[in-house]
Amino acid sequence: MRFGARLADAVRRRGPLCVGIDPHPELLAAWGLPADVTGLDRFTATCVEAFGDQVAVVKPQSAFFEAYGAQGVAVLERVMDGCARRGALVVLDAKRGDIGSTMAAYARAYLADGSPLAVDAVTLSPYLGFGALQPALELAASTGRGVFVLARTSNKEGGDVQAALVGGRSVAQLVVDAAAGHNAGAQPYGDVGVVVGATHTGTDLDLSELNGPVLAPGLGAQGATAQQLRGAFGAGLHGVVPVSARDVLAYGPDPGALRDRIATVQHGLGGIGTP
Ligand SMILES: O=c1ccn([C@@H]2O[C@H](COP(=O)(O)O)[C@@H](O)[C@H]2O)c(=O)[nH]1
Repeated sequence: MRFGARLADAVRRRGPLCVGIDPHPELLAAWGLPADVTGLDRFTATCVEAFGDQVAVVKPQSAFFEAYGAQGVAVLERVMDGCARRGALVVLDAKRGDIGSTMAAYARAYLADGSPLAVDAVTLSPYLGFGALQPALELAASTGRGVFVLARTSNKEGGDVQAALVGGRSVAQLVVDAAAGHNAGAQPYGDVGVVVGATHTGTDLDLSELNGPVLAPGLGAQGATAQQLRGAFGAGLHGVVPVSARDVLAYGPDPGALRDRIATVQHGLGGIGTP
């Protein structure tokens, strides 16, 4: 099954929330773990056990694993495998983007069958041009995987570039429109998603033609609320996957407390994201 269809199915069964697996050094300390690769391994193994079978989507943040070098990347591989075995879709937040020939290598790393880092979907940066992402879009299409392209990020600095107008349309809108071109006609929606921060209430981004999923980070620690999400995405809530990392992870290391927090957040998201 294609990524868009698998995502819609997972959200229908488990709810829309995507939990970010972001092993911040401060969280490791708060969980009583050492700030080394053994702490990273224990922190993330707890995440896998606690909610790999509870949420539709997990989003490991690659940076926190890469910070520990090759051993950290080995932990990332275990986390992704463990979550997939428990039925969660894995979106790796790596924000890759490069000239086409290098993009093809990134695409093989994250989107090729048999790659150690293969995931259900990966985040991509369109800063080198949306067209430069083509090798990833093609490989994702041929292996049933997906991508989320940064459109309007959750941080306030993002507007410097993303809200800039080109021929009357914002850069973010150009990204959304380019993604929409790849999703035309797909049911229930396509495999080329965009990232739009949950923190935005007042953008004039038009997602009505996207026909693809929207990854919406910023819930909780960055201040966005479920109510804000409803306001931001209006009637187009279909396909919206809100992301929360620190707000949930702060409830660890007790697996029961992590699960309870997730259940509470899911409850508050009622109606969001469901086709
Ligand atoms: O626009 C964006 C794109 C990605 N992120 C990432 O999502 C999580 C959010 O973590 P919280 O702890 O819930 O704030 C993190 O990995 C970011 O790098 C984002 O926040 N905004």
